Amino acid sequence: MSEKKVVDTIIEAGWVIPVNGDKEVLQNHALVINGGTIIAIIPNEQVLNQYQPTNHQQLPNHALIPGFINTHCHAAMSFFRGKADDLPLMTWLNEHIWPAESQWVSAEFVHDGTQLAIAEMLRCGTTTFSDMYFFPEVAARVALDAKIRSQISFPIMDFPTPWAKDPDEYIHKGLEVFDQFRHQSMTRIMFGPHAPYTVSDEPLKRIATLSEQLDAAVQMHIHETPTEVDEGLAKTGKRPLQRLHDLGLLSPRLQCVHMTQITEADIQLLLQTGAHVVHCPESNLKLASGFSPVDQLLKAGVNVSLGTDGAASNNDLDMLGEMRTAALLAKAVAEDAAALSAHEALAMATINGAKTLGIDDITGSLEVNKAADVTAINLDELENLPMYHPVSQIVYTASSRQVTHVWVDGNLVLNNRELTTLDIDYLKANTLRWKEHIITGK
Ligand SMILES: CSC[C@H]1O[C@@H](n2cnc3c(O)ncnc32)[C@H](O)[C@@H]1O
Ligand SMILES: [Zn+2]
Repeated sequence: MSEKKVVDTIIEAGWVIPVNGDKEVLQNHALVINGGTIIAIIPNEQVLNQYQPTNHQQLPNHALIPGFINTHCHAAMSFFRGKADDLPLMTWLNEHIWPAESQWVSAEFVHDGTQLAIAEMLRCGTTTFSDMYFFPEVAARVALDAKIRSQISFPIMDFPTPWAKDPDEYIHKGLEVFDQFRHQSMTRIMFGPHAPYTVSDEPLKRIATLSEQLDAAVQMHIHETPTEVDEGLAKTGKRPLQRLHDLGLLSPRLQCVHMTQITEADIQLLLQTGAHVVHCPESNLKLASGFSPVDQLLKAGVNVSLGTDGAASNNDLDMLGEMRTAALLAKAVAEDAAALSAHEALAMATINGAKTLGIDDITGSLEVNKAADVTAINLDELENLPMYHPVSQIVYTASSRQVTHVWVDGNLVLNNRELTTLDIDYLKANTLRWKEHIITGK
């Protein structure tokens, strides 16, 4: 009889949903994890005949899915959650958020706010997040310490903020951060020009050149509202997406966040260049920015992934909720109940996110040789019963409180809803301390 192979972790589950392109759902299967990588996916009844685990989880009422990939947020903005509600984008930014950021944002604010955001994201089953905020070197370090995978875009704007004074300084500091984290496999640093209306042509041309030279991605808010497109047209004679294309920015490295305003010509530009769309339905709804025609984009062949945006415009970082909103909204926008099926919504929150971030060779699906970025969802709650199909339950009925375990790169970061890398009591007390500062102005 052959020896059993000793492995780090075995997770036996009721269902394994690989999200590998063919809508497969494996019943009573186990993931075998060693050195942070999935090395086998086999029936529960066979797994212990072949492998001897150091850690063994039995989750017979749970589904295992790839960890969610939140492809757009502003993590530290969690400290502004609920501070400025029920406002349209430009009023929200100009009169509330940008003044608050110039008063409060610092390395310490970003450190503490990012910790709060990561704690929330891990508790909602997110294993990778893409951030766009000030002091990116601090956010990147916090993410590494919390053992979550991250893509951190350094901001670039024409005007001064607490992090930098002008585009040259933003780019210079950002490139230093890029170098600092170059060898960290769990972190990718990228360019984050804020939006077409806040970054002028010269820095955008430099970003296009540098991103190609460094093979670094670029994330940008684009076509978020009709006003942005109308004003862009009036100022430059071009739609913003066309202007960015003419400046050399459209490529598979570009992640276009929001895209609520889309013409057939825009779709052709996205398809020809391989640029990705990041859909943030709840932020778009809350700021009344518009509706992205995601079903149309997906059917045309554009890669669309999902993001929450910051907690100041959502007001949470919950990818399960975002996925449900995306699925429901897509049906209404397409006037077609078959638009964005449950499987497609789950793909948008996982493998499509990995494609957007250029890490689909590493994560985004549960497959042998990919990283063990895994979320376990308990499907045995009264609210989920009866269950005819686990993917339907996950997308249309599950809540983030049913996320019980999360592994990132094989590390158990949420164990029976307990965070293993962050202290929730400390985070709550610290968040109250920041709220006191922010409301008293001291
Ligand atoms: C360049 S750092 C990020 C910058 O973006 C602001 N922001 C947050 N949400 C949005 C949004 O939906 N559209 C445009 N800008 C947004 C954030 O407050 C920071 O200033
Ligand atoms: Zn945003």
